[in-house]
Amino acid sequence: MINVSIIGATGYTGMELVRLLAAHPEVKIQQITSESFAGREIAEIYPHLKDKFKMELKSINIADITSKSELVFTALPHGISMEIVPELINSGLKVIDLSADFRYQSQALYENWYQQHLSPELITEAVYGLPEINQKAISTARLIANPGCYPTASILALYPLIKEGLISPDNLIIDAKSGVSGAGRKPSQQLHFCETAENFKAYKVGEHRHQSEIIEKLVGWSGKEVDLIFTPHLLPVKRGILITCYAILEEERLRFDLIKTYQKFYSQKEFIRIFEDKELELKYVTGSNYCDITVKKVGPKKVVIMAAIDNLIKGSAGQAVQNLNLNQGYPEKMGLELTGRYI
Ligand SMILES: NC(=O)C1=CN([C@@H]2O[C@H](COP(=O)(O)OP(=O)(O)OC[C@H]3O[C@@H](n4cnc5c(N)ncnc54)[C@H](OP(=O)(O)O)[C@@H]3O)[C@@H](O)[C@H]2O)C=CC1
Ligand SMILES: CC(=O)N[C@@H](CCC(=O)OP(=O)(O)O)C(=O)O
Repeated sequence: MINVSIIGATGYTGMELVRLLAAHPEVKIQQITSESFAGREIAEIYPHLKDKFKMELKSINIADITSKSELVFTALPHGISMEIVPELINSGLKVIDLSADFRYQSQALYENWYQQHLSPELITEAVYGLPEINQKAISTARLIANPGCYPTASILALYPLIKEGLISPDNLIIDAKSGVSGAGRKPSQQLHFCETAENFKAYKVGEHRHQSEIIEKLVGWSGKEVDLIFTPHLLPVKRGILITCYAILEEERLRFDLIKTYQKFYSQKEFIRIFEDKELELKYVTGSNYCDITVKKVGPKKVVIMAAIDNLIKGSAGQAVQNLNLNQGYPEKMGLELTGRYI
């Protein structure tokens, strides 16, 4: 049994962490925080938790959190996490951070895409929490940097074929679509119902910060020169990410070989499902921790690889629980045996 706290429990990822961890047989939630709603019951803010989980939200008090917890989830905006995480680590706690603050191995790259780093001493120690590829490092880490939602789907889709040398790593296109909850709960004009419903748009074309996260990890793990175009789009749905990647085969291959490569690469992986003969849909994954993947050949040397996840589960809170399980030696699926909702 482990005592945990959740800092930033009122955001969408924090809310999902509360829901998942409240039902986790090896977890006791000790404290949940919010600056805006301190002093109020979480079920007042999120009534779906009524009679399921009762706890008052507290303002962040590191000494109090430290005295009650062994591990803390930080579900805070970028820039805020790195102000808080060092104190937690220095107090002897483990941290799973959902922001981008500790995802990069290169401080310069982080600072190029985000802002000046306030705790660079932790950058090299932090372990990128993508369990299907980095399990060994996750199992002993003090600080786990949970990946971004788009990078989770993109890296899981592309890495096996890059690693096996089957596709050209420097000629990739990722066409990505996300539901609106990917932007968090804080309201803004662009996320207003009338701006998103019955609409569909691309944004930050060629300049989305996740492009650099995807490239850093693919280069770091494969040792190859990776170049790609990443184009995100906003779907008029609440949850889910579906990405379509376009790649060129290094030499002609049967589709069967490509499918087999994925099946072999992910053979022991609980949350990867390879679809052999079906195109993907968000409704197969929303509500679950699965990442669905399929690959199709178009012509002799072109391939289309697709991946789908729920951004709030495999793309954030579920993946964070998966990281907790691996770090604590619990079964990887514990607390995550969720089937998608379909509708
Ligand atoms: N949404 C998604 O699909 C994904 C999000 N992420 C990342 O996870 C993190 C959380 O995202 P999400 O839950 O969507 O964000 P939200 O905007 O929904 O929630 C943010 C949370 O942070 C708290 N917070 C905001 N500012 C401060 C501050 N200055 N000090 C203390 N607490 C603060 C808020 O608390 P309150 O206002 O109550 O005080 C709230 O609980 C972000 O870094 C995000 O990029 C990662 C993958 C996917
Ligand atoms: C729809 C939408 O706005 N999505 C967010 C990505 C959210 C996410 O997973 O990423 P981070 O943890 O890196 O914020 C965006 O494009 O910025």
